[in-house]
Amino acid sequence: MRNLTNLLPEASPAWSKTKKPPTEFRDYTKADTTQPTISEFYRQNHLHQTLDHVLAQKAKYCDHRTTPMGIWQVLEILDQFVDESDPDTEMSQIMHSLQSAEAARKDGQPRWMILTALIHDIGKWLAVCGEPQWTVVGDTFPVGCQISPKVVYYPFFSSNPDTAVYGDSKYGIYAPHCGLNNLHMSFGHDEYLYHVCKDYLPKEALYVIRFHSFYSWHTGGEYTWFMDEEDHRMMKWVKQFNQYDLYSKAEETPNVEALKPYYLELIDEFFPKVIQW
Ligand SMILES: O[C@H]1[C@H](O)[C@@H](O)[C@H](O)[C@@H](O)[C@H]1O
Ligand SMILES: [Fe+2]
Ligand SMILES: [Fe+2]
Repeated sequence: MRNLTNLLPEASPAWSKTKKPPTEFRDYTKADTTQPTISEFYRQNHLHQTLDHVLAQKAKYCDHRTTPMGIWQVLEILDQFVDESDPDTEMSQIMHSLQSAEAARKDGQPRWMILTALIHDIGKWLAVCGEPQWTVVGDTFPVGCQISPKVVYYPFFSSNPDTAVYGDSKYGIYAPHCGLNNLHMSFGHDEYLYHVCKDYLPKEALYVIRFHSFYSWHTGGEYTWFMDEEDHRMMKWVKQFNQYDLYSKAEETPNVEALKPYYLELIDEFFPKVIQW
């Protein structure tokens, strides 16, 4: 007889005492009636994220970074920031960071994964630099090729100028199985933070950071035609991480001062005191 426990949704990790059932997360249909700012966010995101925009943002923020700051310092700045694309949390980003990290820690994950959970969203510092939220947060997708209908708010892409250029081309400017690291993803906190952390973290951590918002791929099962062997090996880490990122949003509010000493030590294990942003 088949072992039924294997069929339980991955979405109920052992650590979660969450009051909210997994099916109630990422409910954009409900958000349309209760949080109309979310569809407005994606209208702008899908309108403006073109290949040209992505290349310009990468040149501006990824190649030359000249603001020295420590990791904890950025977390504290993000105490002021609330992500307007997210239907599941209205907490500030330092709370979301600590909730994700604590979930990974309670699950006995390796230290690199706990650290990744702590920092994965701190590229949202770009919004504090004055960037509009549509190029900082939200789900990501590759530009320069056809968009999968499984990307959230897909109909809004009809207004994107790239749809006329790449809308009929499954591969667009890419070769089949070129590897996700060779795609230009819509620009936001994932791509930016990947560049900030490139020299300090193991490749699994960097991969999680770079693709954690690519839901149509890691959860929707799309864009497999761009995956190479390395992507197949790495995908399991993104899926594990996603449980901590998403479902911890219903957990208790963390006590920042009580948790700070543990996390300062963890940050010191991987990062110098100050890095370039
Ligand atoms: O609204 C959220 C939020 O912006 C997250 O940081 C991002 O990783 C998710 O993909 C997105 O759905
Ligand atoms: Fe994120
Ligand atoms: Fe997150």
